[in-house]
Amino acid sequence: MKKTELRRSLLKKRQSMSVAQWKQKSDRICQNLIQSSIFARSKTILAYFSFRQEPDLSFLFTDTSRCWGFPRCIDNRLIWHYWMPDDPVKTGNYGIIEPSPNASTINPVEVDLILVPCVACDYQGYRLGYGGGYYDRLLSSAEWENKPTIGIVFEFAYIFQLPVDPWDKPLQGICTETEMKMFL
Ligand SMILES: Nc1nc2c(c(=O)[nH]1)N(C=O)[C@@H](CNc1ccc(C(=O)N[C@@H](CCC(=O)O)C(=O)O)cc1)CN2
Ligand SMILES: Nc1ncnc2c1ncn2[C@@H]1O[C@H](COP(=O)(O)OP(=O)(O)OP(=O)(O)O)[C@@H](O)[C@H]1O
Repeated sequence: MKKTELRRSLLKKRQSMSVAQWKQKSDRICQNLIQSSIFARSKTILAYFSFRQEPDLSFLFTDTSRCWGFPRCIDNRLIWHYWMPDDPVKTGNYGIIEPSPNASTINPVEVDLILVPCVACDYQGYRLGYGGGYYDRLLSSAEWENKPTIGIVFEFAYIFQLPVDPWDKPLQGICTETEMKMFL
């Protein structure tokens, strides 16, 4: 199947989950992350605000002993800002929640870990997103390419093999509601 068809069918499957199932699976993903050694040693973590029933990581953000960063889509790039619960948010492009443009931006050298939202991931760590290429472009730039990345995905969308384009770079690990796996 091509990326477009796969994306459509997996998004449909994700949207068909009940809210109770979505919450339960999201909680399990948060617990699997919390128990991992890579998470334990990460102080500054880039994450995302759940959209279209993506795994909801908001429980993690209540841990204010860490610094959390969230993206704003500007042109075809992602700009990262510090954010903590109770800070203001805005609805940005695509209807996704974003930090305020006034929030401090993050210097890439500070970042220890990137939690990457995925429509699907495969057993080699390749990722399918919404098709905007935002994370592909981010992770191909010099200041980000060596950062540890963990794809966040529900188990039903963790599949054997995705179609791979020349610009796709594998993630270092994936986390689902049933497993946390580092590839390297
Ligand atoms: N929660 C969350 N925030 C995120 C991302 C994400 O995957 N999840 N992104 C990750 O990159 C960026 C937003 N990327 C997006 C890219 C495309 C569409 C979108 O709705 N696209 C249209 C048409 C796309 C096309 O041309 O094929 C659509 O799907 O209808 C949404 C978000 C930044 N913030
Ligand atoms: N490093 C890059 N530099 C410039 N353009 C890129 C780069 N990587 C990907 N793109 C462009 O981004 C587009 C989206 O690619 P793809 O369908 O693989 O997105 P995706 O990984 O599903 O989306 P996203 O990263 O937004 O979640 C492609 O048209 C591709 O040409």
